[in-house]
Amino acid sequence: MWGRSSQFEGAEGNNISKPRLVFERIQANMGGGLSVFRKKNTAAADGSEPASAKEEKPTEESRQSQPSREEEKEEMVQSLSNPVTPRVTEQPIVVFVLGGPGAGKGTQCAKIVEHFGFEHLSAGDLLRAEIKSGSENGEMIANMIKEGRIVPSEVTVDLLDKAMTKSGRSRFLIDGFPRDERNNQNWEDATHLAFVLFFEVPESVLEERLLKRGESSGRSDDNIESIKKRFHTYKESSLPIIQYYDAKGKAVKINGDRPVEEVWAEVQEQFAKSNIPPTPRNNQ
Ligand SMILES: Nc1ncnc2c1ncn2[C@@H]1O[C@H](COP(=O)(O)OP(=O)(O)OP(=O)(O)O)[C@@H](O)[C@H]1O
Ligand SMILES: Nc1ccn([C@@H]2O[C@H](COP(=O)(O)O)[C@@H](O)[C@H]2O)c(=O)n1
Repeated sequence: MWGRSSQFEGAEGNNISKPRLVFERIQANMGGGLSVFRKKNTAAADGSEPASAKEEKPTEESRQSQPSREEEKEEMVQSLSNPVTPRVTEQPIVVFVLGGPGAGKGTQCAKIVEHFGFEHLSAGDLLRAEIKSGSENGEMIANMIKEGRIVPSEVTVDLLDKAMTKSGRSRFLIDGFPRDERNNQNWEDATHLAFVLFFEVPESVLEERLLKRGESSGRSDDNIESIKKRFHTYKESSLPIIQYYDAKGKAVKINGDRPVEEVWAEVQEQFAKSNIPPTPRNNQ
């Protein structure tokens, strides 16, 4: 599907099902948070299977406690006229940033933040911060990262969700997510996905970059054993997601095997084409 021959060919015939786009809460001011992720039917933190459909069936009691349409409208009007609650009248804009480990996602995101006023949220950084925070999931996350495996989606989406809410911003660069089908299924249609930036870099170049970075990064996964495992996970689980967005016409493929400034020039072109107005960070 991708024109340029790469060592990262997706698994043959890998059929990514369309994520179910459930619209639970769109507006931050309607439910106390910018909850853009679908939290139902996600794996438990121990990686076990999703809760059964039974849990989602409405009971008579739950039906009665649901607000009526009129009540919902009233709540909406109230929340929009409340000057204390931040007004969110449009869907947040999201750009996913994907590519193999070491493809330059973080490097380019830093530049995009400066020029286009996006909030950069790296799923990997959030997970590493969670380990440092001493969270009960810390040990499990640390093991998954070292093994190059994908952390249960529920954990990652919760961290992203909280970070988006906390930022109070309306345009997000989401780096390293969605990384597999489960991540993708958790994505709700409460944001406007502008496009998916995909940095394509041959595996040999990635390996060299990561080993070099490993000399100073202190990352538990910047060593040859973990790198090989990360490449495997990328090919098995992440590439099919990129192919899914490509089929939807949302993926923008960028040759990341060039000097940083050359890659950046093409990234800028893409943002210019996308009609997202360039807003400096402090004007958001
Ligand atoms: N275009 C480039 N040419 C050469 N080196 C680069 C380029 N872009 C980034 N690098 C270097 O490669 C390494 C990986 O870059 P970066 O951290 O941005 O990648 P990443 O995709 O965010 O990685 P990861 O997925 O592992 O978090 C860094 O040491 C960075 O300085
Ligand atoms: N959606 C994600 C993103 C990352 N991980 C785990 O973190 C590791 C490091 O990610 P980087 O993007 O910083 O390279 C990655 O190898 C995964 O173990 C994840 O589980 N889910």
